[in-house]
Amino acid sequence: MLAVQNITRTFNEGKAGFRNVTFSIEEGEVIGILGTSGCGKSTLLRVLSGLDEKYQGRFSFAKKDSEQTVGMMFQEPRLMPWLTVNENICFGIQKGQQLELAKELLELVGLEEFANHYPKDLSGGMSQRTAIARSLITEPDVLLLDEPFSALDAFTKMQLQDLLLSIWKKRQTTMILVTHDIDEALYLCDRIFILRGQPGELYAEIEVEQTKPRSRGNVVLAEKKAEILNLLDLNRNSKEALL
Ligand SMILES: Nc1ncnc2c1ncn2[C@@H]1O[C@H](COP(=O)(O)OP(=O)(O)OP(=O)(O)O)[C@@H](O)[C@H]1O
Repeated sequence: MLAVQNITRTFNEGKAGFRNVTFSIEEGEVIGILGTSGCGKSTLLRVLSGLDEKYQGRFSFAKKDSEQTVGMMFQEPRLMPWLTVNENICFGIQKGQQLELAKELLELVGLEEFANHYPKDLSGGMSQRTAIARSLITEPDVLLLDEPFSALDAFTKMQLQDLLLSIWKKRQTTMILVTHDIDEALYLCDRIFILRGQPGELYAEIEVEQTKPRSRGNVVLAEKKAEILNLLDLNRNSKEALL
């Protein structure tokens, strides 16, 4: 559903961003993008979202651009404080439109009782639930998630990962998830792209074939985690690293 061909986005005379990235993804896939800080993960999502048009190369969706809808979610919920939860979710769509969907999404994210509350009344997790519902109100063909849970405590994070999984099960939404959290990527993703360098390049691709839901930290995932740590040069388990 998305083909990315040799795209490059660099700043400051080529010092950073990402370069020569090529991949394609199928409808319904959940793709993880992992890489150390500054390798261009967020820049890549911005390009794919259409927010940044100063790139070289090409990418195309299977649907025509005019028909394509892309949802985006960030690390912070970016809610409007003067709007209720329901109004935040419906912001950007016409009044009266998709009221049924808004109700369904409120239920999906478990916030029916908070529909008329304001963001100041919400916990961090509830705010991100609202942001998830808002990102789905346009029924996007692809949902781009930029470290959506990294500001949350460990337990809330796991609950929201499960929520994302249940959304994927119900709607088969194609997702691209940028994360620093290897366990999160292994728990949620079908394939994980590893970016390395500055500007970042696509260095490796890890396939996670286990059916979802997976049990966190199972042996297969633990082995894949070690492989990813090695690919990122972060595995300090070797003798040399201990010297
Ligand atoms: N608008 C911009 N102008 C100049 N440089 C930029 C711009 N946006 C990003 N960069 C640079 O591009 C590089 C990649 O940034 P980006 O935020 O995409 O990395 P990242 O992998 O998402 O990092 P992190 O994991 O820390 O969020 C960084 O060195 C950053 O300073």
